[in-house]
Amino acid sequence: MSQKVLLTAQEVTIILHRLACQLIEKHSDFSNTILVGIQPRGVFLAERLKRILEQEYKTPAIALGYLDITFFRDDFRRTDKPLEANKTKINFIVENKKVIFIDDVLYTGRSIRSALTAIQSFGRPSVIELLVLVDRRFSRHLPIQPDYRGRQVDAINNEKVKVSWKEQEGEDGVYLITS
Ligand SMILES: O=P(O)(O)OC[C@H]1O[C@H](OP(=O)(O)OP(=O)(O)O)[C@H](O)[C@@H]1O
Ligand SMILES: O=c1cc[nH]c(=O)[nH]1
Repeated sequence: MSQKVLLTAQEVTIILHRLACQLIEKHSDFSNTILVGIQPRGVFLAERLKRILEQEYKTPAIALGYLDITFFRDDFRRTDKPLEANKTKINFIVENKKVIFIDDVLYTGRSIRSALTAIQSFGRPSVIELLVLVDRRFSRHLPIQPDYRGRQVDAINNEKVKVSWKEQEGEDGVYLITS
């Protein structure tokens, strides 16, 4: 197994600030906007963006929720392992709100397809956008594309993009793992 650095911690920081600025351009004071981190790893990114927006760009407080998609996946019956769901925490009405799904990696698009189903239980947003840190190009199984992307990456099937977060792994970084 080998590992190549795709983004250093410093590059991740620069990209997060660029994404935060793109969000401000589109959502201005976020009064009608909700960030939704896709569990588990999109939550780190969503929390980080919220912190940058509020603390560094002085936006008003931004609503943030967590969405677990485990039982909304189309393949959840295909595994013999017991499934472990994460927490869904959406303490607000999404009806007529602008929802931004946030995840670390976009690959086949199946996780986001599941998120689109899962969010329906909380109402009908006026619009749903997608922000990802890494967009694995040419890998989609479904017609799903990001509205905001940190970096596009070309990777082949025996490769995996791994995003590390300092909250979880001790350091930010994006790696290409070849098995
Ligand atoms: O576009 P897709 O093909 O759905 O891939 C993207 C998903 O893959 C990763 O999660 P993964 O399914 O590896 O599991 P994890 O969330 O438990 O890390 C990642 O965090 C995305 O949610
Ligand atoms: O490369 C990939 C593909 C799916 N999910 C990841 O986290 N990385």
